[in-house]
Amino acid sequence: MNRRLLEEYGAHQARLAKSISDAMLQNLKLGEENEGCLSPSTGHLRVYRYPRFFSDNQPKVWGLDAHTDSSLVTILNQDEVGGLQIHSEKDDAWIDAKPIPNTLVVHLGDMMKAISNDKYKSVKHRVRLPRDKERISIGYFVFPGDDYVIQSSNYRPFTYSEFRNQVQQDVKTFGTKTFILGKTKIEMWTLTSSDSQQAE
Ligand SMILES: O=C(O)CCC(=O)C(=O)O
Ligand SMILES: [Fe+2]
Repeated sequence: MNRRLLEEYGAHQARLAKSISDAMLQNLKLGEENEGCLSPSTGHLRVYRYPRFFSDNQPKVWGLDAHTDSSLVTILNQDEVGGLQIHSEKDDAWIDAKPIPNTLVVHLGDMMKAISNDKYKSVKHRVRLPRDKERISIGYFVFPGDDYVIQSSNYRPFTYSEFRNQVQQDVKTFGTKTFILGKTKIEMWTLTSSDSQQAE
């Protein structure tokens, strides 16, 4: 893939991600207090190639396990092969995000969920490869700066780097990210009465 093209593409995605996140936070009237929560220098592109898979006894193969993105916003460009699925909590079902030509998919990440006081969700998604087809996708991910303190009425103040370390530890211990997704570690991050007393 051409590096210069990717850089140009990344610059467009950066502008788009900033507009989307500003608009979403302003919509909740959270714009001003979260000015600067998106750190452009954290933005990066990831190009995925899911190779073709041949197996007679396995009609489908997992491309990427179910997860939420840790980002503030992710902008995804998938090719026409498809395979991205979004989890519907309401029905506990996986819904195909069918590729639409010239259309990008926007995932809100865990940081947007926390900053928006859980008004916006970081929705679980996964990739399930269609048989015998190679798939390419390009994701743009952007985060708060490492030292930006995320203030939320539902969680105690934390920085993205704290969150990232916690996730790494959780993955080692539990094999999965438990913050926000699961119940196990939620107490660590939700406001406790002693936290709120300290804050006063
Ligand atoms: O390849 C895709 O469509 C999804 C990639 C993804 O979910 C991720 O990198 O977080
Ligand atoms: Fe993802």
